[in-house]
Amino acid sequence: MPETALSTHDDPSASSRHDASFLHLEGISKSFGSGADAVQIVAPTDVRIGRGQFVSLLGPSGCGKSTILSIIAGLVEPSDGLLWLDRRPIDGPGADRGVVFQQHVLLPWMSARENVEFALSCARPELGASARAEVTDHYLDLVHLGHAKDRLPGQLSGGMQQRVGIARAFSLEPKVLLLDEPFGALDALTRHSLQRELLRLWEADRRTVVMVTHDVDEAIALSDRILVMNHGPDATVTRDISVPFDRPRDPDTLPDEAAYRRLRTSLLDSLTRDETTGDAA
Ligand SMILES: Nc1ncnc2c1ncn2[C@@H]1O[C@H](COP(=O)(O)OP(=O)(O)OP(=O)(O)O)[C@@H](O)[C@H]1O
Repeated sequence: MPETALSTHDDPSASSRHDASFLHLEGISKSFGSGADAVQIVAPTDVRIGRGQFVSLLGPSGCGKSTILSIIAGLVEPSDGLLWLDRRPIDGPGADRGVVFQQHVLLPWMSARENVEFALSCARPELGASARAEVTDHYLDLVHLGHAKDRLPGQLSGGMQQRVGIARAFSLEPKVLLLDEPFGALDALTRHSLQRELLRLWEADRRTVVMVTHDVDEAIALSDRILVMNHGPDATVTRDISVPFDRPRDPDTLPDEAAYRRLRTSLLDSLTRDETTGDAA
């Protein structure tokens, strides 16, 4: 029964139960195409994500990770199932969900500062001009772009543009941050440093995050939980793994731990086993 039917007044444990189902995908599935050509990409999937959890969605290419993220973002309509956020049904995009895509999506005619301020004026219209400027400065400083606030996107490197995208998403203070391979288009060094920045930002405010990634090390370093999907079509979440490392975490020393190596091997095994036994997508 969805949490909307629970009354906190009647049941003192309802609020903690609700927190464990802050984001609830209830039997979500997605098919593309119609009639005889319809293909069920995502089979009915039930996932509950707790408030403040950092959850990664890991799986083989084409299994439907981005489709699930887009459904949560409200950009793609599920074929079946219900989606709940903070006890309310979701059926379209909203300011309560912030998305960071692999390709930085900045307005090219606006500076870094203006990009963040513009998004703030749309998503948090209650902020006045000076509060908006303050929030913008705060988040651009946090991602080490204090010196580049007035540059246009074309004057920023790919990593800097992605930093603006991350600052913009955090500044909107959404209930859930949705990250679709946010570092996928970056070189290894930039990716490494941005993962650490994201971890630092997240540890400061513990926002609920769902991140799609192909990268097992990235998933372990950042997440509380890793949801592993199998090969599509008809893919779903086949493993739900708690990452056993305390917070705050130092991703640079984690690989020294035996538990890290065991988890890494187990995840890679799942992904490769599925690759050899699954249907081609
Ligand atoms: N609008 C669409 N119309 C038809 N098929 C689609 C559409 N969007 C996605 N698909 C198909 O759904 C499947 C899953 O795509 P999706 O992008 O969700 O996978 P993914 O796991 O995120 O892949 P990758 O890891 O390669 O980014 C793919 O076979 C894709 O071609």
